[in-house]
Amino acid sequence: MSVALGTTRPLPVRTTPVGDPGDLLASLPRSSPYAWIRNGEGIVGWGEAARVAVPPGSGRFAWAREWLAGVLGGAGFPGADNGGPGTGPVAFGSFTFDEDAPGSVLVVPQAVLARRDGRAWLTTIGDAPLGTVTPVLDPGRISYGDGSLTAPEWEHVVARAAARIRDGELEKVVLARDLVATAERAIDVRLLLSRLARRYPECYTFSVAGLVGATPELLIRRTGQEIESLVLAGTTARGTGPADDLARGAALLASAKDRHEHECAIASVRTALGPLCSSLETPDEPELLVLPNVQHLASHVTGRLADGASVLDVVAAMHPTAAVGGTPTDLASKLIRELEGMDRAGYAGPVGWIDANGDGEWGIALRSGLVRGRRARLFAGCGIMGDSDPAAELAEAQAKFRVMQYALEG
Ligand SMILES: C=C(O[C@H]1C=CC=C(C(=O)O)[C@@H]1O)C(=O)O
Repeated sequence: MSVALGTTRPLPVRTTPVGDPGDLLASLPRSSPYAWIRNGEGIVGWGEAARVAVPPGSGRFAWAREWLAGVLGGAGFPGADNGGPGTGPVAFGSFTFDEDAPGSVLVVPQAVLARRDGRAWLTTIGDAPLGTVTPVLDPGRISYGDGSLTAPEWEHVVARAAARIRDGELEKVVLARDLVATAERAIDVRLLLSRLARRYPECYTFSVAGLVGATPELLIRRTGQEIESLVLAGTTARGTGPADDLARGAALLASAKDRHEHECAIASVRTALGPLCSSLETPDEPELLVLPNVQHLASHVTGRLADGASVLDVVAAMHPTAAVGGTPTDLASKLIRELEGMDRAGYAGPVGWIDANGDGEWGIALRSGLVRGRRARLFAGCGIMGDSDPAAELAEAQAKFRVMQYALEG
């Protein structure tokens, strides 16, 4: 197999089975590490055989599809036989939350190391030597400053949004804020990845072009015709001990506000996936997902695609779900632009990977930060309903920030 990569001569692609590579993250060189890891399995990549900035606009996913079809073999996605999801050439991607914002990117790494179900493989593109792995560096002391809004300003914005919802303008909106972390020395993304993967094994630890995080929310996994999604919305804190934990979990399951917030998210996923699927299963009741920092209402959605839509086509149909946008989508997006006062960049956008067969896994980039040198912009948001309490939403956002603060500080 070969990839076009815009060169006159296609580059050879080789996928070879390898023995157990151990910790996948330990193979990453310092510069441009790509990762998508959960419970020790997944794929990591390094080097850049091809990279493209996806132009902003409503056609960005279609544009990305065309680019990928040209680069990953040109035959289009359906039917390309490459030995299972994630074998052959793979592209990692991150799309901005706002379709009109610049910053969406697709990268085909020069090398990809992967493990699934106890099977491991290495894919290389071209004949350039693989990078050497240098020791992981500590960034030193971390200090934090407000991003676009201070905490009281953000609480005020939450109160205004809740009032607009009570006035009947919309049903739900997700509002986020940012914090700016500054380290003494340049931040080594690999250190963040290894801390995140260790502490949040159930989440998807990811790294794409400086966007790093551990998201619990699987937007979509496509394996042939089969798709699955983990929809999250509705949050409570962890308890002070097992009994308090159980009580808080039970209260979350019984909370009308959180159930409504969750139902909005499920409804948006059903609306997006329905037309693409020959069958679609959504549970009647959410369950609890208990993470080290928070507990969520969670619904595992499964389905079967009716035709040959690639995972990116499905992403295009789903983004933004009401777990990160709101209901109705267009009014919520407008209110986010009006009230948040910041560019979300890749936060709450789709992040993940796709192979030449159109299979892949994409998450919603939550519990994440954008790392540039010594600085990282951290993001956290909350679903706002008419009866939201600003102080409680601020506390929830702070609990969500803890994921990346832990990654930075250990
Ligand atoms: C928007 C975020 O979380 C979403 C996902 C799970 C629970 C959420 C909530 O309860 O508000 C949010 O919808 C975030 O982590 O920044």
